[in-house]
Amino acid sequence: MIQVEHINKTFQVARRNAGFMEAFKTLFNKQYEYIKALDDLSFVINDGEMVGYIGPNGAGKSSTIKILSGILTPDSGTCLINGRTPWKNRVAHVQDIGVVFGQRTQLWWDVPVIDSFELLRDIYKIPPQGYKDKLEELITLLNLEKIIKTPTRQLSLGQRMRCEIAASLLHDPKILFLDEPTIGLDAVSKIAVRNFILDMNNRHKTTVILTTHDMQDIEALTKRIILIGKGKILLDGSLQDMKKRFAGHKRLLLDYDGRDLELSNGMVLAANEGHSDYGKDTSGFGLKHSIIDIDTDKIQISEAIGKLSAQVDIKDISITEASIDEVVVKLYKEYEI
Ligand SMILES: Nc1ncnc2c1ncn2[C@@H]1O[C@H](COP(=O)(O)OP(=O)(O)OP(=O)(O)O)[C@@H](O)[C@H]1O
Repeated sequence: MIQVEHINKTFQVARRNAGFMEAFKTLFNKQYEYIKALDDLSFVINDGEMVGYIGPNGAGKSSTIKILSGILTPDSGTCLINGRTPWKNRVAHVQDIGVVFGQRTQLWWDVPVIDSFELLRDIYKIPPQGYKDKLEELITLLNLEKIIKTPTRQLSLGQRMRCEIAASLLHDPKILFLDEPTIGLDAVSKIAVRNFILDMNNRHKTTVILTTHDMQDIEALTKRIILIGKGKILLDGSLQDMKKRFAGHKRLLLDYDGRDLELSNGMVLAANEGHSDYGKDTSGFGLKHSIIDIDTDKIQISEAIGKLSAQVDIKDISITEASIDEVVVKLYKEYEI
């Protein structure tokens, strides 16, 4: 279990203006600014849960993961993971956690992947039989047979990511921190990585904390979301509830001919969201195109279509729901982060 209570972390950063003279001046008169990266952070994550930890750039996600993995000490607050304080019991703690950073590697660049695995086996003091069994399982599930003898630097990004995930799981950790695990991967590799994580959580009840800007990862893997912004937890709840909050909105994509549209209460043009083709003839056949957001708390979708078709001759219409990306954009807007 992960229990985080009232964690605070402020970074002190030296400040200076550009230019040589300014650099010289700071030798005698250092000025600092203070960045509050984490502000009274509290949450609990139960064993076997998969949680999406999301927020915009600079929100405090990496700082949290660093504290949870024991490489950063907070200024105040407590954190207990399986009864241990990560930054105080680092050696014992790392046996319980695996970490995958999509943008960094934990594999040695110039040696075959299997050599990196064997080094990790020695670092984590994995017993020979345990290592053999785990390696076999990971080779099969992640399809590593053909690449395990290749040096890391010769692997494609997708191949490397599968090896990174295997490396983080060799010592059979109870908790896995995944930081952007599918960044830069093609669609096939993304799906393979997601399926593996789901399967691993099912088999071993591994707790997974997923930090990502890829909302398809979140949708595929997690039921619970923790939203962080400016160092504070803004929301902690189910993805389903979050989607429901915005489910009162639907979007109509409309091709029509004839006059300009007059919109009723509950109908808003989505033209201000970058849809510059509103009301224009995009077909070259005299058809106009509009994107209209419908607030279904104010007007039923059938009533909205009825009102529109009374004004113009509708040639094509489709109705879409807010995507997970749109939900997150709305959340960020709502919390002004
Ligand atoms: N070592 C550091 N020294 C100074 N400031 C830092 C340090 N690490 C993080 N910060 C600052 O703390 C804040 C939170 O950063 P953090 O890296 O935790 O955000 P993040 O949510 O992971 O962002 P991203 O999505 O861009 O990775 C930012 O304002 C960042 O500039």
